[in-house]
Amino acid sequence: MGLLFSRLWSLFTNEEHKVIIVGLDNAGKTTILYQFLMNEVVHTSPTIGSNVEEVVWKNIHFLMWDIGGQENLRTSWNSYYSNVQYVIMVIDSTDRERLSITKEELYKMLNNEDLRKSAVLVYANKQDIKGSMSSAEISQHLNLTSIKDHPWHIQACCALTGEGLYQGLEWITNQLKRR
Ligand SMILES: Nc1nc2c(ncn2[C@@H]2O[C@H](COP(=O)(O)OP(=O)(O)OP(=O)(O)O)[C@@H](O)[C@H]2O)c(=O)[nH]1
Ligand SMILES: [Mg+2]
Repeated sequence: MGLLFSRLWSLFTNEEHKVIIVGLDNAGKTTILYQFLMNEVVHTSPTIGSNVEEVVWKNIHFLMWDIGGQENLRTSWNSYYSNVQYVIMVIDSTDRERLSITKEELYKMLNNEDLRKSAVLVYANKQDIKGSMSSAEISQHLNLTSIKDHPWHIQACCALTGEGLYQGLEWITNQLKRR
């Protein structure tokens, strides 16, 4: 199949793109997943294990895995890595104290061979809370510009209103067109 044709094929067929949503506990991952699925804020409790849902947006099918972020669950994130096209890393932008832990987790993931072909979208979530860090501040702390071997993007958002969430998906969609 020619390259152009195969790209069009994957865009216009129901091929599913695997996405994992990771980040520390309380970042807003589950809230984001269900915003995508239902355009609603659902009541959440800490995720033990994972939730998986098929999200269709602009006729593109995503299989989104929302993985629990509590400390004892982070070691099993890697069991979800096979065939992942997109990693969505969600950050609670008010959680200054734990940004260095997020950074450690991020670089650990990026070094994992199973994710070598994945692109990374970082959501700087909870922008509605006064005093939250901006996406530029988070980007600097995480040293995102040093990432050369994965396409990456950071998007400010608020999972409660949905603001910014679809701009992030738009970036993912544009990445798909480039593949
Ligand atoms: N103010 C505010 N609260 C948010 C936002 N997004 C999520 N929350 C709240 O943050 C809390 C945690 O959200 P969850 O979606 O359960 O967090 P999680 O990342 O799935 O957490 P784990 O499952 O433990 O890993 C909930 O009370 C949400 O309502 C946001 O953008 N703004
Ligand atoms: Mg959760």
